[in-house]
Amino acid sequence: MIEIEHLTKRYGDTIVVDDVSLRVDEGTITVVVGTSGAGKSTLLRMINRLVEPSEGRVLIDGQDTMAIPEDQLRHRIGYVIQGYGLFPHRTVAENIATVPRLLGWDKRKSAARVEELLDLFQLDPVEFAKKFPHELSGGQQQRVGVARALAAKPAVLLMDEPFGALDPVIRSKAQDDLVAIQRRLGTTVVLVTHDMNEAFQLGDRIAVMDQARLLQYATPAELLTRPAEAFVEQLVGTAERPFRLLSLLKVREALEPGAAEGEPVLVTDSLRDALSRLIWSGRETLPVADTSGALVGRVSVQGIVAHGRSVP
Ligand SMILES: Nc1ncnc2c1ncn2[C@@H]1O[C@H](COP(=O)(O)OP(=O)(O)OP(=O)(O)O)[C@@H](O)[C@H]1O
Repeated sequence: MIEIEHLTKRYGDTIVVDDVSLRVDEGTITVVVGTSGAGKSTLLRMINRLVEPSEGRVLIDGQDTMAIPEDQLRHRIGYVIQGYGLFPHRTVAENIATVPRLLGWDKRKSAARVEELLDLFQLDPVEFAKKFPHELSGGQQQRVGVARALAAKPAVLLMDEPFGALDPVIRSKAQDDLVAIQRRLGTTVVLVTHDMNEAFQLGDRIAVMDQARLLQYATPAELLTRPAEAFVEQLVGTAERPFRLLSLLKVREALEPGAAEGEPVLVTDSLRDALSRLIWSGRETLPVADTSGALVGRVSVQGIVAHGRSVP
């Protein structure tokens, strides 16, 4: 768990982070969004003390980060930046083993960890371990960057625009992979982005910043239905609201009894995907199957549309 308490950063007379407090629960993803210059990266860097706070403190699992030596702190907290910061003259395996080497892990343990991570990120160790960063695609470099940050099994992973350089298709896959890996490892993630779609796709909670202040810290659904200020409402995108809401809800939440014709949707699909399928197939209803393939009911256009309305 990360507890941020009254964090403030000043450069001269300019306040770039103004009295921000928030708590990130263990094993969750918090996304920090906001306009350019809002103070997002500065807030993130105060967590691992790449930037020293002017006021306030950060506790990680109850321990004040000021009480942890800086090098130890950085080894305990993974950090991924846009462009991934891979060492160009080191191989993929050497890049991933950076922190284990600094921590003095023996060669065999390091090599086993590198192989485990390459497998986890679907990069065949035989093919990729000895490659250099310039021999990889952008998506592969991104995965190596995250693998490197996770090498010493940090409980906390900080990510600053980690998908910014990827094209939309690879970006979406990389986001899905991150969530899958994060759920599996139970890592606590704080991720900075200016992309609202990314925030809604990844965030268990979203922190909205503007001009150094934290305007709202809430679940994606709360941000949509109860924006704290006009700025939050605007940032969330008024035209997008119903669709964002539907993408957060699952078919199981709009399940109706009865049968229907057509190719079934899954209980675990989002209502947005189900509506898309309904519109495209020209049907008013579609059957719903559970994950074992058994039919459990149906969904209707009318039922889904009702879920996209903000009125409870
Ligand atoms: N070392 C520094 N000295 C002076 N001002 C700084 C320093 N670092 C950041 N700033 C200023 O602090 C403000 C917040 O910067 P920060 O990088 O945290 O914003 P951000 O929300 O991450 O922006 P972006 O999305 O554009 O990266 C900016 O106005 C920036 O110019």
